[in-house]
Amino acid sequence: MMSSMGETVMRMGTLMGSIMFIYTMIQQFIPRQISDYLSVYMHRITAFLNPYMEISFDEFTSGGGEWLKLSKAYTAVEAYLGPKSSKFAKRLKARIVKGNKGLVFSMDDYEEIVDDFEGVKIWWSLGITVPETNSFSRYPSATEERRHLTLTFHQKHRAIVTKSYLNHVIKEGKASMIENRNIRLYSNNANQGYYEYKKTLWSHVEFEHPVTFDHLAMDPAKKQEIIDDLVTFSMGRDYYLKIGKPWKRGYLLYGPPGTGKSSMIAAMAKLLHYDIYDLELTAVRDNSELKKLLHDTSNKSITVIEDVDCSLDLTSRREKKKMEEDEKEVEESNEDISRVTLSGLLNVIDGLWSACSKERIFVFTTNYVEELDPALIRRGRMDKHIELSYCCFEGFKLFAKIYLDLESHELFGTIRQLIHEVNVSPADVAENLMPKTIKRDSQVCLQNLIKALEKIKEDGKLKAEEEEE
Ligand SMILES: Nc1ncnc2c1ncn2[C@@H]1O[C@H](COP(=O)(O)OP(=O)(O)OP(=O)(O)O)[C@@H](O)[C@H]1O
Ligand SMILES: [Mg+2]
Repeated sequence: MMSSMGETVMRMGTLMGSIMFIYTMIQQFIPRQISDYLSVYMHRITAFLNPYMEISFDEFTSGGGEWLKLSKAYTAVEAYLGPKSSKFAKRLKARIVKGNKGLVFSMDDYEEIVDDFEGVKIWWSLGITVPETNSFSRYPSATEERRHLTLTFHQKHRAIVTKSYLNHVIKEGKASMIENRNIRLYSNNANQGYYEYKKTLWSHVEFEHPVTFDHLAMDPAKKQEIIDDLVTFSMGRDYYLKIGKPWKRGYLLYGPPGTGKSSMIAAMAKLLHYDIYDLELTAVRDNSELKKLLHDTSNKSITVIEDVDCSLDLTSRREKKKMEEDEKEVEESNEDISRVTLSGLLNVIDGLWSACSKERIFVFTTNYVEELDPALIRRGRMDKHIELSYCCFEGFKLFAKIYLDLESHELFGTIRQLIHEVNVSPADVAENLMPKTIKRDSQVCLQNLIKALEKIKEDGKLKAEEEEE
């Protein structure tokens, strides 16, 4: 308490400082009832003479009845002060918080740090209130000690602190909380069977996929274009507001199996630090459940529908009449089958869900782009269409560098020639280049790839001959 009081004394000038100092000294020697009584008058005097104001954030707010819940504002302020505390505070607390990447630092009890905002000096201190009753409780309740963060500033800065500074603190704090916690992967089909009774719309796990854009083998210019597109989107809040469009963007990733569609989604999430919602449409009962699921996703997230052509009957292959017949049949024969319709999906993507959510990315993947209904993939819904294709020589060079630490080799020429002649997926190239022994012999790995490429070439020839016959 003394250190915080000492700082206050310094700020308040000599007269007030002396009064406070004397009061603090004598407070220790007088009975509690008298001290409490005097405190009331001391507060009145200091309020009159003190040009400084205080705003405090309590760690817990009322959660109904005796129970308390952690205050969101306090948590955001704590996150904002974290980096400043680790830089300037002399006494720090370090702890591991579930879902966070590393240790989380905060200032220790009764510690104080100074912040600067547009030339205005602001003091933050961490205090504790200890209620007098001592009844036993397992959870944070009204009877346990509670922390509060207090900011002190000169009253002439009242407007700037209450209007701009605090907004800045909360915004930065929330952003730092998101940045520091691990990305989550949500799924909607993990709550079936035994756990039915516990049903929640989404269940999540920590997302720990190691892939980034640096690992993706594709045309470098195309890769950069996608990265720029994503970053521009994530920084486009004001722009979307200006043009009057919901802040969302749809990406359609299409191409043969093993060309990196799922890997790219992981790389996107890591680049932007967004959570992923892996929406399994076949596990969604009907349009209204779909609506609930999408309403339950958070901002700054990527909602993914993989293999959208297989998920549902969303293709254009079928004529309208046949579709109607089939729907009727489905209704009659099987009540359990998913009855999400194309229009149901489009309605949620375009409708209210878009209007009340921010910074959302939608990704559809497919192996058969030509079979999708044009309504589903038109611009405005799927704004950017990205084709992921067979491995090119540039892609192979990236794999050789990552997997074998090779920038060049005498066998590269042969591989360049073969890779131009055959259609081989990056997944196949990667698998063939992976060392199969602990010794990691690069020569053997390259030869394995050459053998595999020659086999694909040979098989292609045979198939062509058979077709001719
Ligand atoms: N372009 C790529 N760059 C780097 N690695 C790739 C690429 N494409 C595929 N891979 C490798 O192949 C594996 C499978 O790739 P991925 O699951 O991303 O393919 P996909 O296009 O989603 O396939 P599918 O259409 O079958 O779902 C990945 O684990 C990755 O190691
Ligand atoms: Mg995939």
